Amino acid sequence: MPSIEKPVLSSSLPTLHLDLLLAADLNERRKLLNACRSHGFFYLDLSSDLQMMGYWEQMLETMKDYFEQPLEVKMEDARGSDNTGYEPMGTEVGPFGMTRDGYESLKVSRREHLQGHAELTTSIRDKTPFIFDFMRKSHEITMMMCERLSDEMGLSGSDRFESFHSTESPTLTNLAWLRYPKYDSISPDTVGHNKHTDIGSLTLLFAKQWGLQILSPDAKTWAFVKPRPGHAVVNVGDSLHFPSGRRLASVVHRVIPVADKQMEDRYSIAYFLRVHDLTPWVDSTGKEWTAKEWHDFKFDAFRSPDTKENGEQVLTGMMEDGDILRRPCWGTEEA
Ligand SMILES: O=C(O)CCC(=O)C(=O)O
Ligand SMILES: [Fe+2]
Repeated sequence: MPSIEKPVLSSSLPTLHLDLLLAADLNERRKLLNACRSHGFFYLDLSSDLQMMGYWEQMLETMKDYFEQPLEVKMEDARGSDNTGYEPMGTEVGPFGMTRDGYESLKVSRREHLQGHAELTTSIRDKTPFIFDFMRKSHEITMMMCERLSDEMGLSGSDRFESFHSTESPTLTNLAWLRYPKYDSISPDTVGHNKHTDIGSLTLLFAKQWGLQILSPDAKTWAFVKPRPGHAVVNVGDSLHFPSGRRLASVVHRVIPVADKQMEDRYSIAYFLRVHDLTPWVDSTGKEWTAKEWHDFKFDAFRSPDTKENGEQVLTGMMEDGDILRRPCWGTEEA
C-alpha cells in the first residue's frame, strides 16, 4: 500500500443552506457564486429537507444490499457504459503509480429516469421508483443552483446555465453509487479514485465517510474534505468551468483510503448533472469542444491517461500541474 500523507483538513470550504437557496435569499445567492468562484467546492446543509435526509439513509441501505451481491450477479448489470450500469473495480487508472482504481459503481442515467424504466436486471430492479425519486430531488436541487448562479451572474436567455440542460437534447446526467472497500481488505494494486475534475456541470455528493481530497487552493496541497452530518458536498465541473469563461472553478479531487478511518467499506452517492451533448466551449488552450466530445475523450483518459495526447491535462481539466493547483483566472473578481 502506498504511504498516505498526513491528512490536512479542508476547514475553509463555504457552507450553503438549501432552504435559503430555495427561498432565493439574495445573500445566499451571492455566497453561492463566491463559493463556485473561489473554491469550486462547498458544503450544502440539507437538514431543512427531512425528506432528502431520509432518502439519503434509505439509499445507503439499498446500495449496501446491492453491492453485497456476488460479482457475477452485479456483472449482469454491466453494460460497458460510462453513464449507466455496473462497473467493477479496476476499470480506470488509480491514484498511485501502477495502480488501478479501487471502487465499484452502479449508475442510473437520467435518460432511463425520463423514460420511466431503468435497465436493471438484478434484485435492485424493484427499487427503481425510489431511485427515480432520489434522482428527481437531486435534479431539482442542482438545477435550482444553476438558476441562482445564472441570476447572480446576470445571465439571460440561452446564456443561462439551465438552458444548457434542456431536455430537448440528450444529456449524460446520471446518479452513481460508489463503494470503496475498507482499508484492511484493499489489494495494493486497486486503490481509491484517481485525481480528476468532474466532467459535468454540478455534482451533488452524499458521503458520510472520509476519503475525499481536493487540491486545495488555500493549502496548495491535497486536503481532506471533512464529512459533516446532514451536509452534502457540491462541486463545479468542467461543463460550468469552461462555458462560464473559466470564472467558475472546477477543482481537482480524488479519493484515497484513510488508514485509521476507513475501517468499514466507504459508500458515496453522486448525482452528476451534465449539460446537453452539443453544448460548445473552448478549453484553456483555445481548442473547441462539444460537451459530448469532452466527455468521451475524458473517459478514455480515465482508463489510460498515458496513451492519450494531453490525457493527464484533460483528466484534471487543465487545472493542475504536477499536483500543484494552477492558479486559474477565477477567484479574483468580485461578485
Ligand atoms: O466517492 C467520492 O466521494 C467522490 C467520487 C468522485 O469524485 C467522482 O465519482 O467523480
Ligand atoms: Fe469527481
